[in-house]
Amino acid sequence: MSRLPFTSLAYALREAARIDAAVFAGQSLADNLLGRVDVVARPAVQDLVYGSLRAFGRGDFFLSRLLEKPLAVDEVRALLLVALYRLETRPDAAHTVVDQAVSAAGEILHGKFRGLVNAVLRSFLRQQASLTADVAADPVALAQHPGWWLAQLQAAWPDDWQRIVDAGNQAPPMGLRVNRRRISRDDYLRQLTAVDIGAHPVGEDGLALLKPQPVDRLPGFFDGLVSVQDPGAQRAAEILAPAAGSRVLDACAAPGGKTAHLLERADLDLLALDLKPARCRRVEEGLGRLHLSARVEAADCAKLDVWWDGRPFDAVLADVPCTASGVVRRNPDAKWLRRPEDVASFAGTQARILDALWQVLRPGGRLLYATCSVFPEENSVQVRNFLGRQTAAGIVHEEQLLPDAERDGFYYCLLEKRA
Ligand SMILES: C[S@@+](CC[C@H](N)C(=O)[O-])C[C@H]1O[C@@H](n2cnc3c(N)ncnc32)[C@H](O)[C@@H]1O
Repeated sequence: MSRLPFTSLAYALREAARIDAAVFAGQSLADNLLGRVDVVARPAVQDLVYGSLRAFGRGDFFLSRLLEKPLAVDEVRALLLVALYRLETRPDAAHTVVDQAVSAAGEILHGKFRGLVNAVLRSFLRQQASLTADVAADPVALAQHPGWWLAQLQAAWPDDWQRIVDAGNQAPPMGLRVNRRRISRDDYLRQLTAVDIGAHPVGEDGLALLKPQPVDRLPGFFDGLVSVQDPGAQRAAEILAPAAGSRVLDACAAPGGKTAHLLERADLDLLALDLKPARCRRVEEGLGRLHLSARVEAADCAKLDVWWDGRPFDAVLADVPCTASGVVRRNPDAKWLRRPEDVASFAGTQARILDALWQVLRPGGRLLYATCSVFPEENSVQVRNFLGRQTAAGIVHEEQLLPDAERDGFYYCLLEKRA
């Protein structure tokens, strides 16, 4: 239990270091690592964690220059990374940051590393100008992405990779999806304007907020007028667009953003599957808030003998698990946790899912294959390989969104099964 006041920067630095260290040990931010942090400090800790992980390539470079030998204690190393991030983003408060980081170090291993934390951070401040200049010569520090990841981006997107990297290093924008069953987008925009929240329309149901907001500031959020969803993710329902009355499978549904969007746009007989029961509950909660209904089941969608009753579907959404290389700004831990061999491993899983789901689609039906990746092996290459295996499949529509100021990176391919 921390003895630091919850409102202090020292507490925030200490907690952020604990979370970063858990990430370096292999845990994902998606495992609710922020949940243990006192609610008062959560926004500050979140900023430190996400910011320091986005900038990890840079912080790691600084530490390699500032430490005489590698630091064996992960939490102290994480504390230094978090403090370096804060020093770079709040140069006006440098001395406070150092003092508070030393206090935070007092909570780790009986304060054994207080002196080291103090010395390293002060040394950084003395050498900041030259160290910062040296970043230009180190590709990983400069791009803040692992070397193998950069190489994949450069090979796939020779003209756009820098733009993708830059987008990945920004804090993400916040997008909304207006529940068209409850209110028109224009009317909702007026409600936002009335509470001084700036936004503009994107896509068919989306709004891009000028500044991220806590959901309790969004008019009617808890009554289901609106949901938080990136406009890039909203393309799924726009592209698949099943007709009212269709029998639809959302095969990898949790947390349920695309399920809900499909149901807001048409009355459907929809089955939502997800591998993980806990994640299925999130789908149900989301549908409950929006007053929508679907059958939700926990199952491996590729194991047809477990969940399929043999009745074919008119439309299938296969929003498959992927590297999430199109959304690194939202999951900055992922780029450091992934290994190069993960791309082929995801591609293998995706192919298995795609082959299985193709069997549940009726002749003439449409399947939308989707990822939030920008790696071709998971996207265009995956689909070309699939077309080689399934001669009755044809592409109706294909698009690759690269992450930009308004939308995350997504890949969509709408496939039709020839009758
Ligand atoms: C990209 S996310 C889906 C996001 C979701 N469609 C949305 O818009 O909110 C992928 C999901 O697939 C699930 N998943 C992974 N493998 C699966 C499988 N074999 N069968 C069903 N779900 C699976 C994961 O648990 C995860 O929730």
